[in-house]
Amino acid sequence: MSSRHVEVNFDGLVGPTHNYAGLSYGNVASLSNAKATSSPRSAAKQGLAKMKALHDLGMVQGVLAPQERPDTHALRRLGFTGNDGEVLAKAAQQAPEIFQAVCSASSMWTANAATVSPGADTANGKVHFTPANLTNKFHRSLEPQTSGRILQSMFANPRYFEHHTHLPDNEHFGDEGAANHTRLCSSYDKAGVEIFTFGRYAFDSSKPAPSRYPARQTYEASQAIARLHGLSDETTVYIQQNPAVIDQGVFHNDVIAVGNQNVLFYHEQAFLDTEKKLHEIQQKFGSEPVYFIEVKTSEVSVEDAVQTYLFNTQLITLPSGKMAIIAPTECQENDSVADYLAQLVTRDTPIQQVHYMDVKQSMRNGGGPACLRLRVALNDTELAAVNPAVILTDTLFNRLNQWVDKHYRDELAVADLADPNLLDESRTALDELTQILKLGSVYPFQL
Ligand SMILES: NCCC[C@H](NC(=O)CCC(=O)O)C(=O)O
Repeated sequence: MSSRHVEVNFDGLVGPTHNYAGLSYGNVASLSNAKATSSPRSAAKQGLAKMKALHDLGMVQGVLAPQERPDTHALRRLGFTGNDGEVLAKAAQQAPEIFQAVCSASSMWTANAATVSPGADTANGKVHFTPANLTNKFHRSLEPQTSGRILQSMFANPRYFEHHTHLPDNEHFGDEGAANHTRLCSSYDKAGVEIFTFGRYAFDSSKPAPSRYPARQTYEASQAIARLHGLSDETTVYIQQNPAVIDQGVFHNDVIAVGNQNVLFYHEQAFLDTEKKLHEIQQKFGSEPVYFIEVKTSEVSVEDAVQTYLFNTQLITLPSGKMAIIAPTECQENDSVADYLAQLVTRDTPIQQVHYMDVKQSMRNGGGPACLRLRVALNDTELAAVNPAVILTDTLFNRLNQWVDKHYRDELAVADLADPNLLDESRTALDELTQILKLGSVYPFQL
């Protein structure tokens, strides 16, 4: 019997403190929506609806739990004392920026949770996971330990899964996980080409780098991940992001390029040395041709790509073998992007369908459909070893919607973050969630 290989999307469940605090310099949406009122409940439901839509398309869909916020543990490390309520009140009053950062629900963007290399690519045949250290933004640098614990609880069997500690917490090894990592392969069971995209060289300031906005991922971090995962140089490619697009708001490569199997869909301005690098990808991919679908600036400007997240789409292979693009409704609302997608599916490429999803609550913080998911290619045996309680079914979908209705606020303004009840609400919700998803104790308040 031939075994089935699938790519599972593990979507981040939006946490109860989802808000717009304007924390991400270099991320245009985060800054332009700063201090707007959010809806944690609709954010979580939009996310769940996307998961359900992929499940209904016949995909295997997983759920990745959010993190404990506000992070009182981080505040204690920074010298705030007393009981939890006092710690929060003092921080909110004395250091509002730090306080807002420890309230962020940013773990919802699970493309930044980790880098994952499937067993077909690694030297020991195991699926490797390294949580991203996310050093460039304080609010995100609070995520890796808990991300690691949640991933270990979902992928627990050491026979199939290997977990690494996140890279040293330092800008030299700034690592943003799968958002800067693309895997191409002829089919999910075959060894693929792993493409690492980085923004700058940490140890060589003579190399190109953006001048306005930060480059979050370094070359040295990407190389460390490839070493940890036991990847071969023969099937690994490192590409530098074009610094000029980082300076226009492309803070992660998945804002300007997306790949799946034999397709790389990218903007003309995405990379440096594009021609040479595409040649290297094709050569390492092997004899079968890669579909390089390049979008010209004359078709879609970088500005429109950043506003609509045309490339932060999910490119998925349906059970039929055809590919579909899962795009945010912002793409539908922009004429040039909508026209582009309408004609793309009529062309002679594997991409045959577009599905639009409303993830506006996430988009307002700069997170599109692709930011919300972590991809893990698995064979049958590996999939059977995954904690089954995190795989979406109709029952789990309904259960999680009820859970959101019970615990989440409909509206949350930045000023509400200082409400002492929010911590209790959030912990009560997460405690129940760890039971629903059978995660065991993964949160600091449970340890
Ligand atoms: N891959 C998408 C990540 C989006 C994320 N936004 C944020 O953290 C915004 C949070 C805020 O501003 O409240 C980021 O920039 O890392």
